[in-house]
Amino acid sequence: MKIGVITFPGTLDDVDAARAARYADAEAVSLWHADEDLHGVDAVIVPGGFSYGDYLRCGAIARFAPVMTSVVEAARKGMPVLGICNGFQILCEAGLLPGALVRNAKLHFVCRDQWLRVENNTTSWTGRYEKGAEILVPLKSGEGGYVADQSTLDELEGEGRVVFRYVGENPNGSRNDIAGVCSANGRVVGLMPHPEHAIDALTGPSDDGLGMFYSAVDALVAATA
Ligand SMILES: NC(=O)CC[C@H](N)C(=O)O
Repeated sequence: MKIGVITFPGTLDDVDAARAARYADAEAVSLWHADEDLHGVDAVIVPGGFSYGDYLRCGAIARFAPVMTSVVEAARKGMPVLGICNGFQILCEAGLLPGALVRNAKLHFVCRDQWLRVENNTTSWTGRYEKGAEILVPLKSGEGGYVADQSTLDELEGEGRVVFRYVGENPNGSRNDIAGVCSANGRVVGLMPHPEHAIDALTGPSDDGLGMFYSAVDALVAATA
């Protein structure tokens, strides 16, 4: 299976996201912000970092990159897409996920290992997890506060589209302790924490994040069966 990993000017975690895809036995395909197509990949990861220097708002410029036209089109046709941190911000700016990410409540950049609860294990990126499982992955962001209007929050909760929830102290003021959400079809997932930095205990706090990448490969294999 081919998983594309996009690099924008300012992206930081593309190499780690590609490594995580390879750990899950996928072929990682580098995509560039200026690409006009997705080079035949089966899924896409929009990784973390500081695309375009976070100018205007995190993700506000990257969402206009040429590659994002293809990502939006592919996502609307059912391609699995994962947005990690800045990638989550970009997917919200591009309209593929509801809500927005705002400055952390205490206006400090938060960088710590963070416990999460898996609330939805039916998405393209969470099938390997038990519902209710708690995983430990790094959180490192300045605009990690998930916000949405009450009707959107009610819709997300009612439809089970909150995929990850912070456990313990809320690190950034996110409404309903939301750490990640998904599209209505469960194919597009965005989260602020970094599963690509938790794929082996040697280089991260755990290997709890690896399941997301295996889940995508499982979903892609199942879709072609
Ligand atoms: N690690 C990241 O991707 C950071 C995302 C964004 N630059 C923020 O600080 O919120």
